[in-house]
Amino acid sequence: MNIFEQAAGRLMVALDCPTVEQARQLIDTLEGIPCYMKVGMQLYYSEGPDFVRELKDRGYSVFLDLKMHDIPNTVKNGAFSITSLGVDMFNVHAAGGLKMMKAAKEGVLEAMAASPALKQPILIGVTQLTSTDQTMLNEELGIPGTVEQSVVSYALLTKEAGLDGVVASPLEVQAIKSACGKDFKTVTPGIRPAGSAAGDQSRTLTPLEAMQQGTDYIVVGRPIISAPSPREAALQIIEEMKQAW
Ligand SMILES: O=C(O)c1cc(=O)[nH]c(=O)n1[C@@H]1O[C@H](COP(=O)(O)O)[C@@H](O)[C@H]1O
Repeated sequence: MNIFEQAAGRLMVALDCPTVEQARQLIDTLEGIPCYMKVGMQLYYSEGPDFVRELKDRGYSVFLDLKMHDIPNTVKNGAFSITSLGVDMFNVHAAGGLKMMKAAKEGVLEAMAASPALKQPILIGVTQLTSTDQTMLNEELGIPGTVEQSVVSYALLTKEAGLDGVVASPLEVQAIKSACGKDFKTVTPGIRPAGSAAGDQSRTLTPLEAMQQGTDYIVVGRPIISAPSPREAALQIIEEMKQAW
């Protein structure tokens, strides 16, 4: 695998589109770029599992970002269904607690036992959303301490539950890796190439900075999908990522 392919494989494009037609158009413009595709609530709630199957048929690695957060039994059954779909990665909220995250893992393992041909998906816990800042954490959510402390404590809980890694901002990658080990995966949204609008993201770094922090995957939505040329924007981000090699 050359460096372009290695970098592209660590770029997750958030297909945050209202319709399957728009998502297909976006994917067509990215043809030949071997990136991960992230399907989130907007597309999944309107198009359902068929669109995920379509992406798998087209050969993409798929991150299904539905951020489950419910009672353990419900999350276990949800994880069974998601795993049976054949996705490569999915997530649950670490705030659901240890029992809930362990239940998610059980759902994965039961789905694997029922369909041994499946590849086991990477299971990730969401720590503090990248839109959350220090004031919001302390004053709205009532969680004391720094954002980094809260993220690391959720990361340790996620590891204890047997999950594979966490979603966090790239600013916390080093602290997560030193607490949980370098093989514990970090998936980092909150990526903003220089000069692009932060929008609702609070904890951001550029693609190069995020890679230099040692993150495993970067998640990018609007800086690609709202660009005049999404293909050019994605290629530019991959070029930037390559500088970290
Ligand atoms: O789980 C996620 O993917 C996620 C977690 C998080 O803390 N922050 C976050 O932005 N995301 C997702 O990452 C994507 C970021 O999109 P942009 O802000 O447009 O680049 C969106 O699809 C979010 O739903």
